Amino acid sequence: MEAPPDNDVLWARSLHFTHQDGSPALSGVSLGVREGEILAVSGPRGSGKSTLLGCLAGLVRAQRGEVWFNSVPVHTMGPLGRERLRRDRFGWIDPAPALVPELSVWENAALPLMLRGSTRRRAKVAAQEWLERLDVGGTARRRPADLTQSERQRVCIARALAPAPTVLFADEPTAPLHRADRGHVLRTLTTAARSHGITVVLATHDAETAALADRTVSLLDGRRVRTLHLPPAPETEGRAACSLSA
Ligand SMILES: Nc1ncnc2c1ncn2[C@@H]1O[C@H](COP(=O)(O)OP(=O)(O)OP(=O)(O)O)[C@@H](O)[C@H]1O
Repeated sequence: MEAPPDNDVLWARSLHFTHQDGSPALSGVSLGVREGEILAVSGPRGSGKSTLLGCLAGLVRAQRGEVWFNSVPVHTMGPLGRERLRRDRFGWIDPAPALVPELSVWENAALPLMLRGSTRRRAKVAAQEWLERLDVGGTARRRPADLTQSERQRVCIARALAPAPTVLFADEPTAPLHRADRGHVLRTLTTAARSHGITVVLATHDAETAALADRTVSLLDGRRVRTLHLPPAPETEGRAACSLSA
């Protein structure tokens, strides 16, 4: 087994992933992520970005290929080992905000810290700081149901950053935000990552978002490509859209 380069915090070799229904998602993807780097994984919808992040984060296991985190093989770990790795070293932001409805906003944001062993008091202070950085400090005592979708996503971003994970996986993190808010929230995320030495793997289909990263890896149909050249949408699609909006 070939060992990964020393300065790569994450390293994947020849990942192949097929969904249970037989849909191919990754066909031989290899990549390295350097420590402290912000890496964008770009590509159109369905190109395999979420699946790749899931494999790198140990959420799902590729049928073939290797994933290494800090020179430790993730692909040979059992479910408990991968769970511990995600809890202690990784952060995750989904494209849609998922919060515990019965907990207040600050309790939601403090949860990963408490799971890592922080006291409730320390976790509350850290959570509040991050909520303020994301402009939702004033919502700390409210329940997620009382927030807008955009505020809920900011809480999810604060929750992911608060424990200063070694690697933060962000899957279309600004998808639920209003366009005007996206740039500000993304800059807060990338600035926080840089100042805390957090490595970020950011899935996006948006060129403006990818431009904030240090480097971009492009996917198309589950494969890495150098440049994305998308074929024009078939004419029938345009006609269908026109007739729908008529
Ligand atoms: N749970 C699933 N079961 C079956 N096929 C799936 C499943 N999830 C994704 N796929 C398929 O796997 C391929 C890769 O999907 P994936 O979600 O990784 O791409 P993506 O680039 O993240 O797209 P999106 O931006 O729409 O999330 C697509 O063809 C998709 O339809």
